[in-house]
Amino acid sequence: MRILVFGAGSLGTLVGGLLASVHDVTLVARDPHAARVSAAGLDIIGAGSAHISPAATTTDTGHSADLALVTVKSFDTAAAADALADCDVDAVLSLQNGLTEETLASRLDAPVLAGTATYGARLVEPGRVECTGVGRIVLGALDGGPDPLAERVGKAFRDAGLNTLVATDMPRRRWEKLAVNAGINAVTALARVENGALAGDDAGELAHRAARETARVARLERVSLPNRVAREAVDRVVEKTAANRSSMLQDVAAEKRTEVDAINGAVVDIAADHDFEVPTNRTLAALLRAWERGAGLR
Ligand SMILES: NC(=O)C1=CN([C@@H]2O[C@H](COP(=O)(O)OP(=O)(O)OC[C@H]3O[C@@H](n4cnc5c(N)ncnc54)[C@H](O)[C@@H]3O)[C@@H](O)[C@H]2O)C=CC1
Ligand SMILES: CC(C)(CO)C(=O)C(=O)O
Repeated sequence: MRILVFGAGSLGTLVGGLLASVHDVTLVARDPHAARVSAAGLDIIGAGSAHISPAATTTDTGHSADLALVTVKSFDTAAAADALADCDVDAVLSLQNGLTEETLASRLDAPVLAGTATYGARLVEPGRVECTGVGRIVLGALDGGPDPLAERVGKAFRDAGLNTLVATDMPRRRWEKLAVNAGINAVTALARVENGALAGDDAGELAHRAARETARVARLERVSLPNRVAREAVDRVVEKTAANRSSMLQDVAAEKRTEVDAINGAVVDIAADHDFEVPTNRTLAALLRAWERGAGLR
């Protein structure tokens, strides 16, 4: 399969590098990373190690591929979609956090698959990516149901050794992940604590509240996600990733823009379409956006 990885930073470089063991992969990245991979190849370290030589470029238009894998941060999705519209791709798969697939689908003619990734990735330096955790990629049709395209992409990922599940219930899975991220990411980022600190704490109750609100909005969108399931998902992730610093905490610590707009902000926006109030998500989004403005990031 010819695969274009659009936005090869941490996650895209890891997944793209692993896919390159059997597929024809091009990383669309920024310099100096792209130049380094072109000149000397890519080192994958951490859980599993490999040296691999995918193509790498900073040019984000004019490509042709069977699949475009979108791994830019959520706030770069619209720009990525506009560049992809100038490429000839047969299918698009997002592995981003937050609700980004709708932005891609509204701007692109190619079919857009939904995906989630629990692999951990960190770009250590140009040309070197660390796999900080072997997780799983789950992908499938954006509206759910069986999908031959999703099956083909899933097989291509498994052929490259990636732990991959093709799911027929992506709407529920996306909203459950959104509920987890709406609760854990925002609260840990604002409180500057690891995920495990939420267990049995008032801050954990705040995370539950954000997740329950998200579940309610999912149901308004006709996605079956009971409050109890969202709350239990938060508890499960807090327990399993207790030592993790959430991606949003890492962004705040590094004074980088967060993905709040595609997480808590998306919950607020979609709730508003239903004339429904989500005060916890609204408060969390307002605080994070205020911090971003204060730090000159938006
Ligand atoms: N890093 C991880 O372990 C995981 C990340 N995710 C999600 O994956 C997404 C990506 O996360 P990361 O890889 O950590 O972010 P990142 O910031 O390391 O990578 C995104 C890359 O896209 C590049 N980019 C953006 N627009 C571009 C363009 N037009 N041309 C070329 N390059 C462009 C940026 O320069 C950056 O290097 C996020 O939504 C994140 O939440 C999900 C699971 C795990
Ligand atoms: C699951 C969780 C909360 C793990 O930290 C995550 O997805 C993130 O940090 O973005």
